Amino acid sequence: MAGILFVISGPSGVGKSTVRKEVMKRCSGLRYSISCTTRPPREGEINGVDYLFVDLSTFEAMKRQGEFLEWARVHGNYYGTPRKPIEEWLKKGEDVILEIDVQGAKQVKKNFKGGVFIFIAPPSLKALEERLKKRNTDREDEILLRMTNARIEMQCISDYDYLVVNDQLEEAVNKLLSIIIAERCRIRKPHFWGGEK
Ligand SMILES: Nc1ncnc2c1ncn2[C@@H]1O[C@H](COP(=O)(O)OP(=O)(O)OP(=O)(O)O)[C@@H](O)[C@H]1O
Ligand SMILES: Nc1nc2c(ncn2[C@@H]2O[C@H](COP(=O)(O)O)[C@@H](O)[C@H]2O)c(=O)[nH]1
Repeated sequence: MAGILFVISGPSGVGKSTVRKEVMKRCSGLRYSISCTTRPPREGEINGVDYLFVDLSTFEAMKRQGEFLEWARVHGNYYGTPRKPIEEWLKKGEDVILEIDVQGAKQVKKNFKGGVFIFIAPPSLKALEERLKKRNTDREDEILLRMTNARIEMQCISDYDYLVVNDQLEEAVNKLLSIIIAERCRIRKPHFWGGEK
């Protein structure tokens, strides 16, 4: 049976990576899709672990060659999901997690049947801003832009299958784990009885 594609979105700084990393420690059979980005690496970020850091011309070439499952301009930089590893993992029956913005999630929803869409929201915009400031990775003007975009992204919640509010981290981790477990138990009709693939 093919793997399940889990798509996680939510405003910058809400804790998507923090929650996802904790879930991956507690749950086997999950692959994380490493995105390509034109954003310069932050201190401590490792190429091939956090992102595949590429320049704009490489990103454009990958786009032209159809190497992305989806891509978008987010907070002034380009981000894209490499298609090939995802197709291979899903074919082998491994589940995959994407952490992408709302524009990318829309593209995946349109072009890929059967994804599970999860929105992670902050308890409040004030808490979100505090997290971005405390993370200390973005300049003040970048935080302002990310907060402006957060308000727009929050309007897309109804496009998603699940909403997880990341207030207490442990609770959010348990909720995401529960969603993954529930989706793994779901009877996925065409494949379940060994019928049509
Ligand atoms: N429940 C929580 N309570 C308080 N702080 C949190 C919580 N979850 C995550 N954080 C903190 O918030 C900051 C942002 O988290 P993280 O980098 O995981 O967000 P993100 O959504 O992946 O951001 P981006 O979209 O920009 O990559 C981090 O400093 C993290 O430690
Ligand atoms: N459409 C896509 N969006 C992506 C992808 N990878 C990350 N993202 C989004 O970018 C923001 C900002 O990330 P940061 O690392 O610069 O803080 C993040 O919130 C994601 O929503 C992707 O492959 N496609």
